[in-house]
Amino acid sequence: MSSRIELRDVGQTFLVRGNDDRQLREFVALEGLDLDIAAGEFLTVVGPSGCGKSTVLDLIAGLARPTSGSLTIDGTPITGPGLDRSVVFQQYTLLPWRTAQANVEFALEARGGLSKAQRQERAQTYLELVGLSEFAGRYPHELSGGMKQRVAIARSLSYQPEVLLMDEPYGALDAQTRERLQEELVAIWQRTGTTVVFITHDIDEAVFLGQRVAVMSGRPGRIKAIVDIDLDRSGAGDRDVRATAEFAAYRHQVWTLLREEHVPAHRKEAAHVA
Ligand SMILES: Nc1ncnc2c1ncn2[C@@H]1O[C@H](COP(=O)(O)OP(=O)(O)OP(=O)(O)O)[C@@H](O)[C@H]1O
Repeated sequence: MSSRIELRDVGQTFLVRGNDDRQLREFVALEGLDLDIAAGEFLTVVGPSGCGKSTVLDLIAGLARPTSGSLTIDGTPITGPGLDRSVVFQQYTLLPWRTAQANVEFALEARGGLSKAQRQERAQTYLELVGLSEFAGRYPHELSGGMKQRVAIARSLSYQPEVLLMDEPYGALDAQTRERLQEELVAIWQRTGTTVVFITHDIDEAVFLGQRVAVMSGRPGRIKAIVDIDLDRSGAGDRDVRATAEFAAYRHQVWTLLREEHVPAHRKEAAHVA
């Protein structure tokens, strides 16, 4: 249960207001963007701020339609949101008046097709998967930031989407919680075989999680390079994968690609001429 996603020559243009004349102008956010995501793959996406990462995710989620080009999932055009895809955002989007368990059940109610008992059981299973069985009866305000994000992940996984789309889901968390949740996510992905597309600003996070890291360039946004990551993440809890020489080499490779994006245009041109 996982899906192949293809983006072909995707462009996205927004109408924005100019600073001076307040006239509407076209702003090209994405142009000529090609990307293939294999079924069951874990792909991370990095790029400078504003390069269009969230825009790409919104398009795959079906929350927006591209101005040009095509997006398909298992060969079928993406025309809107669907139960085959689930999105986890940076902000914990939990219902404050429902417990952790009831928040997960709520998503299953919306999905339909399960009895109350089945929904309860499914919610328990996924809360256990993210290590929150003991906190099922707590309300969001009684949970830490990391716990709330784990409930959001449990909720997304509970209706068994083929594709999990994550937009900087750990951006608001402290470093230790973040690393723990990264390890949990890898374990969950290995168990479920879900296709994961994960956006992050953090190079270490991108290298630790991704089988491939897609590096985007900005203005207009497109895929600049794809870095294949071949790290042994087994037993990641006991072994500090992030401290290995291989990890550092991948990190440097991605860092260099991103660094080039921050070089001012006139210096890039000069480098080109030289
Ligand atoms: N609805 C919109 N209307 C106008 N412009 C938009 C809209 N959505 C995004 N943009 C613009 O498109 C560009 C890409 O935005 P997007 O949020 O995809 O970037 P991002 O790479 O996710 O940024 P960040 O890393 O800062 O979160 C930005 O310049 C943004 O201002």
